[in-house]
Amino acid sequence: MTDMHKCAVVGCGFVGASCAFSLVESGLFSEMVLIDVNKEKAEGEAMDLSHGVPFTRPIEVYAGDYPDLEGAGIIIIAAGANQKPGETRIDLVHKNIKIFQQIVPQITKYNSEGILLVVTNPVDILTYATLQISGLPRARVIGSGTVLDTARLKYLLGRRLGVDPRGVHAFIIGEHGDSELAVWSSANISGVDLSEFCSAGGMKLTAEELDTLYREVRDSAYEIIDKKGATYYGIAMSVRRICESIVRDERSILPVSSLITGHYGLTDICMGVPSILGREGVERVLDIPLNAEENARLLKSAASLREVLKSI
Ligand SMILES: NC(=O)C1=CN([C@@H]2O[C@H](COP(=O)(O)OP(=O)(O)OC[C@H]3O[C@@H](n4cnc5c(N)ncnc54)[C@H](O)[C@@H]3O)[C@@H](O)[C@H]2O)C=CC1
Ligand SMILES: CC(=O)C(=O)O
Repeated sequence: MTDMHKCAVVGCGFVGASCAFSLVESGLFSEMVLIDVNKEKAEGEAMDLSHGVPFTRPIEVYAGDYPDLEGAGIIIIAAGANQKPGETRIDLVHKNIKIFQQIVPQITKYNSEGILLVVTNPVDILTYATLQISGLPRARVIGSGTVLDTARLKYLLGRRLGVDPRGVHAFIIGEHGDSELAVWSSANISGVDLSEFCSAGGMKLTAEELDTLYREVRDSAYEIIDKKGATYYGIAMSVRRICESIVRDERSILPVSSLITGHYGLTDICMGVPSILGREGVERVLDIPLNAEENARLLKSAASLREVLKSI
């Protein structure tokens, strides 16, 4: 039996610790286990986070080991190497797959009922690997996918159009990485088609401008890593949003990564596409309308991931 009020974070570096912080702040959980190969790091993070508990809701945060995963409803995996300036996410694959080969069996030894939320990069490849290594049902092996990239798009588009990004409905789909794409064909502002919204407001967004926005989203991580060494707040808030939809059974539609078979002409690949996310994990992968160019780019993104999978 798992308890949706208990979560765990495996890997407490910049990303894991920031996720833990945003989850403590969320009030979604009453128990949180932190695990890291560097036990002292996990202990330090647990102490630091615990000191903020009087300002949020009661939660027991502690550093633990794999047996402590028993009963956790969600286990977030953020262990492994991050990109150094100039590195792609795919460049991390060999280092991080080795780490996953060690940690995933340890996780499932003590917890085979919970939902695994993979954050480590390359996230789509590692979600697929986690599914294979764990043998868990596909609904319960989820990657953060393009949730962060979609948030970046909503933020930039909202700022450009002068509207609250929550009213911007547009997705980045595919690989969380260099081959991702923006689905402009169905982009809308609270139901108003993007181009109609612009012309009604006397604005013009040219194809070149849309492409610049897309590139800004796609290359955000590189820019942040060049400037401050790592990205962590945006993903931490994305993880909080994903957990919220699961724990509260909100059935929100988020572009998480999970096994896709029989959608968009794809088979047996994990990548980010809009999916209904609830208490059981990924409850349904949605087929959003794509134009021919978008569909071709999605297939190309899948093909590039498949090449990486072949190499491991
Ligand atoms: N999916 C997404 O949108 C995002 C993913 N990331 C990815 O998250 C991952 C973590 O990044 P950072 O936290 O910045 O790296 P980091 O180097 O700060 O932290 C990694 C942590 O993993 C731990 N670790 C390493 N091997 C381990 C093992 N076998 N068992 C348990 N813990 C282990 C390390 O001790 C360290 O504390 C990277 O792969 C990064 O690319 C980062 C941002 C966004
Ligand atoms: C590092 C990374 O994957 C991101 O910030 O998108």
